Amino acid sequence: MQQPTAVECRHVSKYFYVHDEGAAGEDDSAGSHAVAGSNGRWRGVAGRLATIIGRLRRPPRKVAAVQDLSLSVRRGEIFGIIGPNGSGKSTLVRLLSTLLLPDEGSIHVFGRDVVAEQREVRRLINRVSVEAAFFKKLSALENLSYAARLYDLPPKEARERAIDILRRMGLPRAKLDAPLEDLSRGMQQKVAIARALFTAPVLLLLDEPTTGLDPRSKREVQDFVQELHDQHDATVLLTTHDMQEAERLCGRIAFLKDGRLVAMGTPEELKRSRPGREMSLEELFFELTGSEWRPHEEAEVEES
Ligand SMILES: Nc1ncnc2c1ncn2[C@@H]1O[C@H](COP(=O)(O)OP(=O)(O)OP(=O)(O)O)[C@@H](O)[C@H]1O
Repeated sequence: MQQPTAVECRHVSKYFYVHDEGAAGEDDSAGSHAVAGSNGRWRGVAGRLATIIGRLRRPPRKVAAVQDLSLSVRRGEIFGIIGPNGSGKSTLVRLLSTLLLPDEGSIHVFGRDVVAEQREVRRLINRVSVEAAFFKKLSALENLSYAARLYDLPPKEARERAIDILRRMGLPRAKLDAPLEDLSRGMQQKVAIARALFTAPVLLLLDEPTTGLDPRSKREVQDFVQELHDQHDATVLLTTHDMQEAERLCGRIAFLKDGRLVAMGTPEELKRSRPGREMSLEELFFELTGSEWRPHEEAEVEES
């Protein structure tokens, strides 16, 4: 029987409804500059009230975070998602991890539907987010042991496996019991990713795993992801702003812009995707997403 693909997205769209803050015609200044005395204060309150009522009256804008996106990730791939700020990368990761539900289209993770089979999907994935993942006052060992027990490992075995994993990651013995907040960000990120080892995760979702790390920590985390992938038969989907990282780690890369897929292929295919010339991934990025970095424009949807 044919193995299901790791991730299968078909015509997926996700919309958000946003109320604009302080749009033209509204003036909050009455509140912030209330002159002393009760008259001024009342004018301030009335001004703020008018602003709130104005906001509620205006219909929210519909923003497409992900639009008609179709892609599949094969089992055992390291698959990269690249795109400017606001292009929909995190939304896609949250859709895959069932934190958000698609408004249109379908998503399957190893053949399981993210809407109808959320529990099963959650067992198959591990989303790593260093900020949210930890109790920073507890040590790395305590954090990992705790995580292991969530997966029903007996306490003794949980501790032994946690020590084993942390030592393999190169964490010195003396640091095992140090509060996590005393470790470098790179080390914290590695601990976050290492946590995934307890579940033999079939799909690892890494949202910008190396953002904010110094070059050495970045390289260590990248090596660790590679090792995890090589030794644990994990499929990895990662988002990144770093073209070198994508080229180094990823078998295939998808470029997103305004929630849409604008290019996909191996790094080599992408670099040769323009007839007659070879370009770097960075050059291709600029070509696909506009020649300059700019504050992101939301992909607004016309209501029919
Ligand atoms: N909870 C939300 N409510 C309203 N709009 C949202 C929400 N989450 C995301 N968006 C909007 O959806 C679009 C895609 O956002 P998303 O965070 O997925 O982009 P991203 O590519 O991950 O950006 P970054 O690189 O900055 O992390 C943006 O226009 C964003 O403002």
